[in-house]
Parts: sequence; structure tokens; C-alpha cells
Amino acid sequence: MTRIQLKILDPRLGRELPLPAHATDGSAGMDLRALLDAPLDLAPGQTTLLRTGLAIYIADPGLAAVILPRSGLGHKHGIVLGNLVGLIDSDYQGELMVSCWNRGQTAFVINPGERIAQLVIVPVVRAEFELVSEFESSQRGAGGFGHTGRH
Ligand SMILES: O=c1ccn([C@H]2C[C@H](O)[C@@H](COP(=O)(O)OP(=O)(O)OP(=O)(O)O)O2)c(=O)[nH]1
Ligand SMILES: [Mg+2]
Repeated sequence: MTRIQLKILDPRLGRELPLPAHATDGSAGMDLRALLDAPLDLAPGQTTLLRTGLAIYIADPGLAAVILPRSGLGHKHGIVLGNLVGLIDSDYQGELMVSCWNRGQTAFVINPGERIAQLVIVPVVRAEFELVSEFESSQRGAGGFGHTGRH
């Protein structure tokens, strides 16, 4: 198991609210909670930046974290992320923040401590570009954006 440093910024975490963890042996994500002081009514079309009450320091440049929507909230209630996906750099040490967007047609109440998104740790390949004037030819070449047809 990879170990990543975590700092608690809100004393409710680790006491009345569990720290993020994999819910089952096979879960890729760890749910993040909205560390609100009171319920928040998110109107249709509205976006809000939510505190998670914690900071992580991944430290290893070969890793990153992504914040993804929870599928139930996204599909049933239209609660997704204002930035679609959040990318957490390995050198970021600030509080993890979740941009929460109500893309639905009805208001949604976010309660304090509610699980609003999930964090996934991913490997990162670091690269630098090598300038060339011609590529060795490939099967696809420059074809893209539907080039191979619909089916
Ligand atoms: O959903 C998110 C996305 C980002 N971050 C933090 C961690 C990340 O390492 C940092 C910068 O994110 P990003 O590079 O995506 O944002 P930017 O707009 O390019 O800001 P910067 O100029 O600080 O890189 O903000 C979050 O807490 N939540
Ligand atoms: Mg950036």
C-alpha cells in the first residue's frame, strides 16, 4: 500500500467524520466530504467551492491524484464538478477543494459531512518533448475525430 501524508485541517475529520479511505478492497476511489458548517442549497446552474478539511502531500512526482464525481450524485442529481475533473499535483500542500456544480434542473442540498466527490491516486509519466520535423509513419497518421467511422 502506498503511503501518502495527510493533514487534518478540520477537527471533525477523524472524529465524527471518517477520513477518506477505500470503502472496499477493490475500490479505486476514496470519498471526499463537504466540510460545511451548515446545509448548502445549490441552485440549478450554480457552482460552489467546497472545503474537504484536509490536505495531502503526495510528494512523489510519479504520482498525482484526481478528483472525480460520484456517479450516483452525478447521474441522479446532476451534482458534478465545476472543473469536470480536479487534478492534484504531487507538490500541492494546500487544502483539497472540490468545485461542485449543479448541472441539473432542481436545487440540491449538500449537508455537512456529505460525500460529494472521490479521490483517485494515479501514476504519472513525466516526459519532455523532443523536437522533430517528420514522424515515422503510423497506421493512423493524422486521422482523428471520427476518422474510423461511427461503428
Ligand atoms: O479540484 C481541484 C483542482 C485543483 N486543486 C488544487 C490542487 C492542484 O495541485 C492545484 C492547482 O490545480 P490546477 O493546476 O488544475 O489549477 P490551475 O488553475 O492551473 O492553478 P495553478 O496556476 O495554481 O496551477 O489546485 C484542488 O484542490 N481541487
Ligand atoms: Mg496549473
